Amino acid sequence: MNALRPSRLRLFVWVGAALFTMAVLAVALVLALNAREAALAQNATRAMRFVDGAEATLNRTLLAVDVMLSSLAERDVVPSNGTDAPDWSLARKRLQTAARLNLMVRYVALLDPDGRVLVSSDTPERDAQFELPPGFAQRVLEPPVSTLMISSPVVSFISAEKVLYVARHLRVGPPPGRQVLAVTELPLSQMTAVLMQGTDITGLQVTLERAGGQLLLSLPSREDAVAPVLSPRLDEMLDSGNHWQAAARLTGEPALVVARPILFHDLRIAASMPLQAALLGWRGERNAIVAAALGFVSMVLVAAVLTLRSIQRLTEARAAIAASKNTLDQALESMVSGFVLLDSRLRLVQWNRRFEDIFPWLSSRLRPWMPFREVLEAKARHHLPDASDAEVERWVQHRMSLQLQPQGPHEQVQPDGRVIQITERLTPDHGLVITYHDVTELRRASAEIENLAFYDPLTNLPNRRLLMDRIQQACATSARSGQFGALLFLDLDHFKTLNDTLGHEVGDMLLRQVAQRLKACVRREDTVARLGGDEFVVMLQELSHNSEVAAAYARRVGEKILRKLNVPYTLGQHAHHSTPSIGATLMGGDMPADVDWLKQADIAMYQVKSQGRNGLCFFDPQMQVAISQRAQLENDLQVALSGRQFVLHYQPQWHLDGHMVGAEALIRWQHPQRGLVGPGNFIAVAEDSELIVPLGHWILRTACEQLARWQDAPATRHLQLSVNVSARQFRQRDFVARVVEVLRETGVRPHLLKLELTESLVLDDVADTIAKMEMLKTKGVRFSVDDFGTGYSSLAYLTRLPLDQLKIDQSFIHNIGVKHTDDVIVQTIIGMAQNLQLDVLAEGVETEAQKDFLALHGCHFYQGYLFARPMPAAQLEALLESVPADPTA
Ligand SMILES: Nc1nc2c(ncn2[C@@H]2O[C@@H]3COP(=O)(O)O[C@H]4[C@@H](O)[C@H](n5cnc6c(=O)[nH]c(N)nc65)O[C@@H]4COP(=O)(O)O[C@H]3[C@H]2O)c(=O)[nH]1
Repeated sequence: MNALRPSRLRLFVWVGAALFTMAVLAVALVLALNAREAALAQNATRAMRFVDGAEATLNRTLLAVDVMLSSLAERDVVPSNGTDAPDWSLARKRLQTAARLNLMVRYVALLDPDGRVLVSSDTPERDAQFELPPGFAQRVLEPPVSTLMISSPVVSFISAEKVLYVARHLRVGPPPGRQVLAVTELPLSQMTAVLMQGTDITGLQVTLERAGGQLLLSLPSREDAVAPVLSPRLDEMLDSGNHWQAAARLTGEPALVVARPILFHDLRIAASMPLQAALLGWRGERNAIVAAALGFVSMVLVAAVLTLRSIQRLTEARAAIAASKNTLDQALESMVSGFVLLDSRLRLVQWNRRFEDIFPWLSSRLRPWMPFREVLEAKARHHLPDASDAEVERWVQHRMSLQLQPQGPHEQVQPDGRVIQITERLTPDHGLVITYHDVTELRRASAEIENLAFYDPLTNLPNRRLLMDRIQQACATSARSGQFGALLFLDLDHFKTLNDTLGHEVGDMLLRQVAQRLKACVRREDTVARLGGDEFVVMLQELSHNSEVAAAYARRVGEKILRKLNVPYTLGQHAHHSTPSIGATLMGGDMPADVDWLKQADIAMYQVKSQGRNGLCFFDPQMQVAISQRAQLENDLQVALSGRQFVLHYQPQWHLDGHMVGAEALIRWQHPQRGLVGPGNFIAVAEDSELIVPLGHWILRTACEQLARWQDAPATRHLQLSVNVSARQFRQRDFVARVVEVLRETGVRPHLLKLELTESLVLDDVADTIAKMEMLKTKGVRFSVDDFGTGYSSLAYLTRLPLDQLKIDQSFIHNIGVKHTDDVIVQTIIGMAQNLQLDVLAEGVETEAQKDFLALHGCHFYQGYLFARPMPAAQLEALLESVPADPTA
């Protein structure tokens, strides 16, 4: 835009205002000067008119006086009295008559050449006092031709006022030809009145002067001298025109001066109009012009200031617009989305760099005001390189129609695979804003997230969440179609052992291969999912409307899976044989919708496990009842623990010589309805759940409290107390700390406490077991292995454990004398204990024969119904009184 810069604009305004001001002032000056000239000219004219009038009046007046004086000779003013002597009396009368005939004349006299009065219109007495100004008589007589002469102003001896004497010399007899001076007196006041002719021109100075500058008469009158001489002389100026500017004749100030010589010798009349007075009226006019000019100038200046302010505001507004445009441009440029603005005619108004980045092949073609249709055509050619013109046109038309009716964000896949999300929005002025957002990464990420959320990363099979979703969908479909489906729940037998022995990497290999084989066993529309660990689920859909047919089909698939998964695997360097346990259940069809199919399959799978693994089993509703009861039991145990419903009974342990060496603490549940419930009914359930941890802790604390009481009583102070420890309880990280804490709090001597661990517990994590046993051993706590002989006990680990006692499992004791192999096992265990220098205690001794066999082979400690059943502590204490005391106590 070629807009003037604000500074230039301001300069223009100032220069314009200055020029206009100067023009106004110039015009005002010209007008004022013209008015001044006009005022001067007008005043000059007035002065001239005045002078013309005054000249004529003066001429007339003096002419009348002159005529009157001249006529004195002709009228024989001095008659002879007959004797050739002048009749002065008659002459006086005649002079009085002449004086009366002229208004200006107050006194007429005839004087001899020496200036003495011969006769006058006044009295002889006054005549005697009459005196002409010195030299005046000579001047009157001097010219050869009689001429009217005017004296300098003098004070009249008659009237005592200033007067002029006007005289002419005459020849009047008798004697004939006698030379006399006819003199008359003209009062200046009257002369002045005659001169002014009633005019009153403000400031006008009127002078009657001689050619030499002597002032005869002035208005206003000058009192400084009788006849001052004015300078310069008027004659010096008269040649240069009618009027001129010069010093006023009286005051000397600048003035318009008009002068005329009058008819009578040597006299000049002048009118001086001081410029001050002449320009009095003009000044008002000038002031008006100046005021008008200043008014104009002020208006111009105000207009200029207002214009400048507008320019300032405009500049600021432009700056603000430029700033916001700049900000907008920056915002547009920093947008992560491409941006295009179209006007109401769908022409390209603006676009940002990101738009070009997204469509680089477009950037060289883009130009402002380009019809957007051309952009679309270019895009069409890029998207459909082999398309005909008609196809391109169709594509463009489709896009145009989409754009004119924005429907919200939509996506466009680019030929290079990028996904661009396009959003159109109408602008208030019917234009269009289109944004282009590259969502390729977003889509990829969300696909990945979806994959992570719904697929197992190891096998890429659907995970539990997706499986649950598919089960739901399958049930809905099945409810409509009435067809049965089936769920197969799979678990790999002894997978944990593989993981522990060969490592997780090998375990993962197996899981991946199992996944492959499972997929190979089912149709495409069926689902194979991994729930986690070694658990897989196969969902078979739309098997049949008949449940038996569907079950047969599911069984066939299950057996196929069994066969396939039984084929040996190659896991890296290792050849491995794995077997699955498969639980199956029918789903959908006419069965209720709220069934937990997965749980049913899981229960069936456990049934397989309990039946020896590597098999297939269909869900049995009876089993579900058992499981529900078990869940209920778990709940009841929880209540029992918090409700203090558990008690400890103690079963004595004996020495061969018949004295009681200790006891084993055995838990009982004092059930509010069922009475005393043995641990066989609940301990396994507690061990399967976390409940065994708080329960075990309660047992340990209660047993130690009892032990503390016994150790303080002389009769029982020798008794050792065995306490069963469950695997989950022993594996607790703080197990050792808790035992130590209980010992400290109850004050029990540690060597009286014997913790019974099962063989399987010890074997599960030998290193951890040894570490924990060692720690407690240092405190004095003793250890016994319960149920010895049932597991895989070997000398190798037995030698590493800090043990004190082996307990021969009662199943072997029970078979003494019945099963020869068990006799041998019992003997072996006793021998092993002796070799390791461990005590050996036989559990479940019920008969004398059993006791004798044990005693014969070196087992000297017994526990069993032969001696006593488990009983409350008080009962045991009572029993103790009836048996031999410990000889070592
Ligand atoms: N038939 C027969 N049985 C005899 C004879 N002498 C003792 N018994 C029983 O044999 C079991 C010995 O305990 P166990 O092997 O540790 O086996 C225990 C033990 O594994 C568990 N248990 C009991 N109390 C506790 C406990 O406080 N904590 C833990 N973790 N387990 C316990 O429950 C199992 C069963 O305990 P009980 O029912 O009290 O059964 C006891 C005892 O009453 C006999 O001559 N004949």
